[in-house]
Amino acid sequence: MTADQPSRPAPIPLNVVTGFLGAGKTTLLNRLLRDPWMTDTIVIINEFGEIGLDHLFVEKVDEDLVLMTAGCLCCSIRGDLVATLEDLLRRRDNGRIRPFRRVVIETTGLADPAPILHTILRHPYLSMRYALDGVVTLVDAVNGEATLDAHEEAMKQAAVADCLVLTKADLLRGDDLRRLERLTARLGALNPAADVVRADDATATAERLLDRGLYSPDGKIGDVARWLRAEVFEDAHHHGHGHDQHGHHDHNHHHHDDHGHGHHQHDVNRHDARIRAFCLTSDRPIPAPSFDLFLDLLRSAHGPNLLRVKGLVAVKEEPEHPVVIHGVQHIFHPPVVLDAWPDGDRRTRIVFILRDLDESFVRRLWGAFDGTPAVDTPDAQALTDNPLAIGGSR
Ligand SMILES: Nc1nc2c(ncn2[C@@H]2O[C@H](COP(=O)(O)OP(=O)(O)OP(=O)(O)O)[C@@H](O)[C@H]2O)c(=O)[nH]1
Repeated sequence: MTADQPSRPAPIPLNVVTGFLGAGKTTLLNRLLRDPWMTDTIVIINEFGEIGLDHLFVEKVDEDLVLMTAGCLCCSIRGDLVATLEDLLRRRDNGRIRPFRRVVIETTGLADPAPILHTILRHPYLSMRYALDGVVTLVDAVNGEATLDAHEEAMKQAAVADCLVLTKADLLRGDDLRRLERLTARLGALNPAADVVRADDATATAERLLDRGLYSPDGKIGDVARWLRAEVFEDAHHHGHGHDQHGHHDHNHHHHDDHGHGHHQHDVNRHDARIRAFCLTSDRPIPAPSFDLFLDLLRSAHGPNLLRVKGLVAVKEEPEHPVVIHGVQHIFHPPVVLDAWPDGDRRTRIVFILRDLDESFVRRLWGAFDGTPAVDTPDAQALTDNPLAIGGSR
């Protein structure tokens, strides 16, 4: 029997490296590839332009490099990305290539990273064999601000990142260095949970950029707390502990726009103003079916606006085993159940990066599902707006 059911191989960590045209992706990867930590890492490079022949798009450049040369990874050859990732697994399983320990996909500069992430998260087989470990987004310190202003794709690239790498900061001198400060502040407001590092910083190692803590190469769940970085939101709120756990009365939600996240500390443009990042925290374990409904409703009604969602959820049925959730828009990785909580903090923490969607909406929706009685609060009206709150507060 066991021969028919071999134990499932550990998932292989996978990173997506993105960044606008000319941000320095190839330069950075070339440097990272010299790091011994990158041994047995396969890099899939998507080069824009050449039209590949059907099954001939994979070109082995050397042992560890796979070059995809058929158009833009984000749209036209998504099927080919699947084929490439499958082909790599086949060769690995057959022993035709060394058992690589990590895969890095470099996207073209114009790509919206979401469809690429979807391809990996959604595919029934690939999502079992590969585990999305982190998205690295490069932002050019010289042109970064202008690029963010002009291109929504660039904004999305920054918003989905687990790690933001500032390139070309070495070109800035004197007063221009203030640009770097502005850009850093802006990225911090857009995506507070991301680790921000200069490409020329000695600490910008392959390990820091790529091993974001969710999966280690041996297939174990890594440092989930580091992956989530939920604590940065607590600091940002200055509300101290317990600011929204109790009863979700959310007495302060009217004030979020006034002093949350530092959105008003600098000139925001329209793209920035549309994006909100926050962490939903709850110390009350949620019943699993309620959590499923909460996520389903969010995904089906607001999928395109969930730029990134990642979290650690305390489920009522199994409070000792937190569930890791991880999604990009409406597509979520199959949930992973941990053996134990990563540390003493057993609260549900979900980091949301939303576009055109109110933080208060998500909080009220959560409140409607986590069993917290929320009638006779100012949110009662909001609950009646929720189609699932049957007869809610009347
Ligand atoms: N001074 C400086 N130049 C850099 C840095 N990173 C990249 N460059 C230069 O910027 C240019 C573009 O870098 P690439 O690595 O080709 O950028 P890319 O993101 O791969 O570009 P595309 O694939 O066209 O999107 C090259 O001339 C690099 O030498 C950096 O940190 N400092």
